[in-house]
Amino acid sequence: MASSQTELLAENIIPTIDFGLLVNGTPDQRSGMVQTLAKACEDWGFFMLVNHGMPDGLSDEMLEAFTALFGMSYDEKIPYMGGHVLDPIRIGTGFNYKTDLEKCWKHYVKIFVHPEFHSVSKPLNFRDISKDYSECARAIGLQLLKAIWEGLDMEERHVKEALKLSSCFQNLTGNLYPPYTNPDIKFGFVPHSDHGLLTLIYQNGVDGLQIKHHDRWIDARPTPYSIMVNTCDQLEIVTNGKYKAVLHRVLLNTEVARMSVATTIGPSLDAIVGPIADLLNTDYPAVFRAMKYRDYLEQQQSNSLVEKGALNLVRLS
Ligand SMILES: O=C(O)CCC(=O)C(=O)O
Ligand SMILES: [Fe+2]
Repeated sequence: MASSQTELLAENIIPTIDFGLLVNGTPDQRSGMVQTLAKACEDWGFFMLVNHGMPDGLSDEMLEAFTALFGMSYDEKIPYMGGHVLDPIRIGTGFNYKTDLEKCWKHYVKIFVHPEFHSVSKPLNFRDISKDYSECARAIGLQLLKAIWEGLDMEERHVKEALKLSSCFQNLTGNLYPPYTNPDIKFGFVPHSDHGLLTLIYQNGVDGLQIKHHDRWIDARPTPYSIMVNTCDQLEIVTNGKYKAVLHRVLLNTEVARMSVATTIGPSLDAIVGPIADLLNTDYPAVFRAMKYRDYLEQQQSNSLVEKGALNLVRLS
């Protein structure tokens, strides 16, 4: 193969992060993985996480519990439909039914699971499974963030205090993309970035997720039981743009339904988030203003989803 072709292929391989080496490796293995993670965040904003410790059985149970929830009758779901974007449990279609019903061909269930844990009461096993799944995913997400601060030479204490991470926000979303063949509907999820710090995605083995890398859309095809992780808007703000929130989208499948479980970890809803002072100096001034995360989340969820448009709320130039 010509070397330029080999380089092109290598350039398109999504980085893999071995979580086991980050948390249980020797000091050398950990610092090597911290550097790999830093590069993955800077070059890609996206990586595949392996050896993460989330039990395979729990991931499957979570997908099954969401399948059962989506399958419930309209009457059972209606109490959770059509409310305010900051309601702790929301069931709906599209991204926001007021703005984006026709743009995103999907059903969703969005539940706030931290700092207060919420759950639907049916299916009966949903509460226990979603509690275990959310706790495990949050522990993984917080360990990744700790390694991210380390890779940026940021004082962990400063970031944890600024973002009030002990009461970090976390939501748990189930996405169901039914098969669809109407040529007018292009996307299950239009190109967008997520509002939080990091999102962890587990899927049912049906492809469709793509990420934008160097102006090209790349298929994200996880190996079984790995977790895909993407950087989000609050991480771009905190790092003053050093790490960019990655644009991603979901294409529809004409034969089978895709399902994903996405959990986003963010600062505390009460944290006023701006670029962290450790990273700023006269050569590198703030490019974002500070904004309360609750207000950012409300705006991002209320408006039409247009790529990384929500970041314009806080962009200074
Ligand atoms: O279904 C997927 O893989 C992506 C889900 C997603 O982007 C989201 O929930 O924000
Ligand atoms: Fe997303």
